Amino acid sequence: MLRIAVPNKGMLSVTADEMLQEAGYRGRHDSRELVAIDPRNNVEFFYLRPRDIATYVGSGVLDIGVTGRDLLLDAESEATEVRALDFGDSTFRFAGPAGQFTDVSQLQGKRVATSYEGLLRTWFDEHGIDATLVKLDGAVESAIRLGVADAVADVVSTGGTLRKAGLEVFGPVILESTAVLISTPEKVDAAATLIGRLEGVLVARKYALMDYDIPTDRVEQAVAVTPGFQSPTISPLRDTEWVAVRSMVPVGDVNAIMDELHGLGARAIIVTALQAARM
Ligand SMILES: Nc1ncnc2c1ncn2[C@@H]1O[C@H](COP(=O)(O)OP(=O)(O)OP(=O)(O)O)[C@@H](O)[C@H]1O
Ligand SMILES: O=P(O)(O)OC[C@H]1O[C@H](OP(=O)(O)OP(=O)(O)O)[C@H](O)[C@@H]1O
Ligand SMILES: [Mg+2]
Repeated sequence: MLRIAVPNKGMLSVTADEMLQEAGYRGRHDSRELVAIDPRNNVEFFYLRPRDIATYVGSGVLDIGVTGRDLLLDAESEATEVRALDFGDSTFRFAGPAGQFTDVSQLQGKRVATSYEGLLRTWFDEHGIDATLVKLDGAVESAIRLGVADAVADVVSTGGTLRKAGLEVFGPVILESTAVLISTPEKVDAAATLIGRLEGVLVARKYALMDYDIPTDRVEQAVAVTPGFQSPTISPLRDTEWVAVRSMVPVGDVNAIMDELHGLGARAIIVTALQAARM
């Protein structure tokens, strides 16, 4: 039975569970459920703190899991990234009181608060900066006001939390993070079905199916706009001066593509959402 680690709470938990359900797995019915068996798919789900998932997967007791790239690197585990999952995007940044720091070299000898001690220690070592790390569990933005640190290194998404705390980012982006599927080389092959299904979910979330009719003499121009994955389907119509085209298009570009196709003479353009996909 495949053993899968899923975040039990936090920013990644809802979307991770939704994606697994879209991939045909049972998911959990109650947020207090910590273990769930899905006998139909022969898998067992363990709902764990996102921060602990790399430890479990890296040790080999669980086969595959969903966590954040930042948490994976912070854990310094044997697990590695299988693929990004297109949600839970954030950056990991330095921040300090507005106007105080302009460059990371100014952190030499200073106290920097973070919940990502492993990740930050490695970064400081690689960049030759000797700073004191102050390890906190969360709400790191308050550490400066409360006097336990001079600067912070934390997850930034909209920047709203930093702004409200009177802080601003400085220095380079330490890490671009996103939700990732992680495993170990020994376990990844056993998870091939799960990985393939989740890849299908990503495609179904990102693409839509577009159908349209186009005059035969303009079909080449039209398929250049909708090249699809492999190659668009072109079907004959009863009126031989027209053909029907079917192709996958990125969801975010649907309206711009319809404008362009209409300009080329396409008609009866329709877009259908994908329920599921397997590439
Ligand atoms: N505001 C955010 N926007 C996007 N991703 C975020 C945000 N906050 C955290 N994350 C990402 O979500 C993952 C888990 O963080 P999360 O905040 O859920 O865990 P935590 O800080 O350990 O727990 P909690 O905040 O519930 O105490 C990390 O990979 C992190 O980068
Ligand atoms: O840039 P923003 O959109 O404001 O998001 C960033 C904030 O979100 C996370 O906080 P979370 O709610 O997870 O609390 P925590 O700090 O206690 O982990 C993160 O630690 C930042 O504080
Ligand atoms: Mg958090």
